[in-house]
Amino acid sequence: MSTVEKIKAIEAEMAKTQKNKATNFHLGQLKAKLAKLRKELISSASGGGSGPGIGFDVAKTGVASVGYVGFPSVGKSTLLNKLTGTHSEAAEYEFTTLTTVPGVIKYKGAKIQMLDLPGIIEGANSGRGRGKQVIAVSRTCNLIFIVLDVNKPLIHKEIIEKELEGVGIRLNKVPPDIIIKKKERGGVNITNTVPLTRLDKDEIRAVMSEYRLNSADIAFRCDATVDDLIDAIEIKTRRYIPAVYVLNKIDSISIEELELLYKIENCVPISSKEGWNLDDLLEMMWDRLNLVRVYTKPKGKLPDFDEPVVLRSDRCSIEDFCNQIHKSLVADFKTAAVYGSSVKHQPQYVGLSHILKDEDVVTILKK
Ligand SMILES: Nc1nc2c(ncn2[C@@H]2O[C@H](COP(=O)(O)OP(=O)(O)OP(=O)(O)O)[C@@H](O)[C@H]2O)c(=O)[nH]1
Ligand SMILES: [K+]
Ligand SMILES: [Mg+2]
Repeated sequence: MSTVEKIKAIEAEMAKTQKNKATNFHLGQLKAKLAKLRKELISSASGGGSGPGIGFDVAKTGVASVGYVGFPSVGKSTLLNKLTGTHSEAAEYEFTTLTTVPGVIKYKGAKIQMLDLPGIIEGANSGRGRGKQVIAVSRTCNLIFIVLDVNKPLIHKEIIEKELEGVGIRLNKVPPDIIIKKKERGGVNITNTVPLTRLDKDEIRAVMSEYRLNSADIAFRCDATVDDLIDAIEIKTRRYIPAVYVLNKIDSISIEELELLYKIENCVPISSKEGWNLDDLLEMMWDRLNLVRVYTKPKGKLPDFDEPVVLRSDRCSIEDFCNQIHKSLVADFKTAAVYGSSVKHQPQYVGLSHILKDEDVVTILKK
């Protein structure tokens, strides 16, 4: 049986098994088996873990990347063309785009790479169309635009979500607060700081034994589900990525229909063709990317507010800032004077490990 067939078989078994006290262990085991099979799919999608594959893998530029994912002909390429001025073929027939087409946008001083991708369809993550490669690229992005055509059924949103989730992408979520410590012996020891209302001990034991974690301390600090537990075990293969739902082609619907659409969380209705509401989309993109702009202030001069050094929020220490400016700066570093919301005193003198906040002003003093 192929991996895809094995997944199908387990899904079928899960569908026909009723969840109750007697079946919890069995269902937990099936979920863990499924997660392991999906992991095999991810590694085969990226050609053994080396990347998305020829033609799909583009050099990263800029401080962050945004991948466009959606069904064929929802208007992804039209949007890339509008936002970045790059040319990506757009046409009314499906699968116009056949590979990754990169573009760059400069927004609030930050260079952001945008990746137009081929359309995907249901079954993409198990190899339909170019789905595997598309999904492998989207795993490497800092933000995903899930582009939807407002004239198409809303079920398309769920299909795309399921395809992405199936390969370990977690959209608009934070990693579950579960701490697992492996031990040499002593069995599985479970503690929890909040009541566990969605998970029972049998499910935990089934998952742990499926992963051969026979001796471990597990501390639950959130009301986790069995899926959260599996995510915590598989944390290395999971990607927590923010997503914005781009509802395109609003030029073709009525105001009343448009009002209903606004109820979708994390959405921005736009028209790529007419260029409507693109400002809102970029504002949402900026918010979700969570970038940190740092202004440099040469000693005794005014800060340079035109060209910020832009850092990602997971890498925004003084050391990261120095490395962005020049490789040798860290070696010559004595101290940094910081003004802004990351410090109490204005200025405050800090070392390399200090974490900066958006719009801080920094003067580096050398030895
Ligand atoms: N009415 C309307 N049509 C649009 C809009 N954006 C794109 N289109 C049309 O939709 C069709 C598909 O556009 P593309 O940009 O090629 O769509 P795509 O998602 O890149 O398609 P694939 O590359 O085939 O997956 C074209 O005929 C576009 O002119 C829009 O905002 N409004
Ligand atoms: K198209
Ligand atoms: Mg296209």
